Amino acid sequence: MLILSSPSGAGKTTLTRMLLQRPELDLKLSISVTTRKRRTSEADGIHYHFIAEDEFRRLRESGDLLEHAEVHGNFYGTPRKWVEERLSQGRDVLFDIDYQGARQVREKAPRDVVTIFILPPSIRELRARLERRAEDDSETIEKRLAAARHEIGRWTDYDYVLINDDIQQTFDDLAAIVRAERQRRPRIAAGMGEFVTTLLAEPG
Ligand SMILES: Nc1nc2c(ncn2[C@@H]2O[C@H](COP(=O)(O)OP(=O)(O)O)[C@@H](O)[C@H]2O)c(=O)[nH]1
Ligand SMILES: Nc1ncnc2c1ncn2[C@@H]1O[C@H](COP(=O)(O)OP(=O)(O)O)[C@@H](O)[C@H]1O
Repeated sequence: MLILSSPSGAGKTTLTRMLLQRPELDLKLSISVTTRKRRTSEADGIHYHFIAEDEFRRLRESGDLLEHAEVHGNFYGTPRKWVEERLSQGRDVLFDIDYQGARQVREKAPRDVVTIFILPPSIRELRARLERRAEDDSETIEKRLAAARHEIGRWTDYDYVLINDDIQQTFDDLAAIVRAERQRRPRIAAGMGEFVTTLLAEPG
């Protein structure tokens, strides 16, 4: 499980999209449920499953969510079943969730999680990105900027921290992390053990 978090506007949706566009990375995104209003650029079932609050409560209470949190006054959660099915096929899953969700997933599966925090190069640039994205009204932007200061403080919870100044550089670093994490010995021990046995059985 690869978790990407950042304050709103730092670039995690853009980076997520770039990761998903690389077939060799073979990542699939966990699509969250949310009670937030859909943005004009968003499609139901692709960016989120947009649901009503009573439906969210039902999912939460029936244990159908792997993790959930309230962020900026809206509810978000990760449908458990889809993630478990994909993991049981030995595949990796990408999550765009906040620090509260990252903590819950880490507590449930500490050895199976890699967490990455994306920082903006400055608060000024963060504001500029939120304004350029032009998806939120000014009150929402102010709310997100106020929350950003608190969210940024959680950077020490994460395995990796990237400053998203140049998008291509950040993406290259992110892809390098994915590749390196996949070569960690505990993750490849089974297949590699077999390879090493064959290697050592070779003559000369
Ligand atoms: N815990 C948790 N956080 C989520 C989930 N889905 C999205 N988020 C986080 O909620 C915050 C707001 O997301 P969103 O409304 O899409 O706004 P954006 O970050 O400005 O694109 C971000 O920090 C997301 O990472 C989820 O399923 N669980
Ligand atoms: N490195 C970058 N340089 C300039 N603009 C960026 C960069 N990364 C993202 N953006 C832009 O900033 C805005 C917010 O990015 P987005 O990916 O939606 O952030 P988040 O998902 O973290 O809220 C978008 O308009 C995006 O195109």
